Amino acid sequence: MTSALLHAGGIGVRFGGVHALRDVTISVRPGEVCGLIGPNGAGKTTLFDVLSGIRRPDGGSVTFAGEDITRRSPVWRARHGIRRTFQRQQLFGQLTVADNLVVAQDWRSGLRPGTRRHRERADAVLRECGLDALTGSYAGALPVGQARMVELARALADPPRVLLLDEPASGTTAEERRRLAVVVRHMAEEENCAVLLVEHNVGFVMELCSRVVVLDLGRVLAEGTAAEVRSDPAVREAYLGAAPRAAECDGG
Ligand SMILES: Nc1ncnc2c1ncn2[C@@H]1O[C@H](COP(=O)(O)OP(=O)(O)OP(=O)(O)O)[C@@H](O)[C@H]1O
Repeated sequence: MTSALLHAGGIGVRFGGVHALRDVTISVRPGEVCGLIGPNGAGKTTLFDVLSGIRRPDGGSVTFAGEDITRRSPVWRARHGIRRTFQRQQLFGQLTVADNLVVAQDWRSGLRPGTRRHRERADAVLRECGLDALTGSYAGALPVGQARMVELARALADPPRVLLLDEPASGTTAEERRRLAVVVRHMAEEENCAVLLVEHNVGFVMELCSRVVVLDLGRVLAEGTAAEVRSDPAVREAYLGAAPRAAECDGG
């Protein structure tokens, strides 16, 4: 089996007395789409913040291709191919869709802005994502589903090695989800990208992901294939069909 490209071991994050993450270990390998699910407040976004370098963990470490990157900045990680989308989308609303992709490449490469290569690559990625009709539209004017696809396209604008997708299917239509699944699968299977995907649409996760990790109250509750996770009684009780709960608090 291929070894992990991105690995987080023993991660702990506290917000005052709230343990958002407690001794969480998770890995993602090149070529796989791994799902990360769990109730509201389980710690999924906090874990993404740790993996993308936005938040330094209180305990544990993150390695990328065998190198300890726990103290590396988000900029370093993005430039080395660790890309992320956000639950609350973060497009440059006053730029066109194409320019969103060009700017991302300019910034990550450090080359002269707007090079022809970056424009051509932007056009190709937008075509691949089924967004060619939106090239000249202003990103801020797009409906949620299209904006999510553009955010994904921007993460792909120069080839990623790891994709961290935070609720990419939220607010999308069935057709957009179908396209999203095709693009994500292509990135994993053809481009050998390691994909970790947070999503509340469990049907989408179960269909797309070869492996699923379940977080609950800041801990890994279960891990396995979609079928294994779906039939796990603890997962059923904590998440599948259960009401949201608050994260564990030590009263401190
Ligand atoms: N900046 C913060 N300050 C204080 N508490 C926080 C902060 N960010 C997250 N938390 C708390 O940490 C816990 C984990 O939150 P997180 O957003 O990571 O969960 P999540 O699984 O992503 O939830 P959701 O599915 O609703 O997005 C929650 O109890 C949350 O209230």
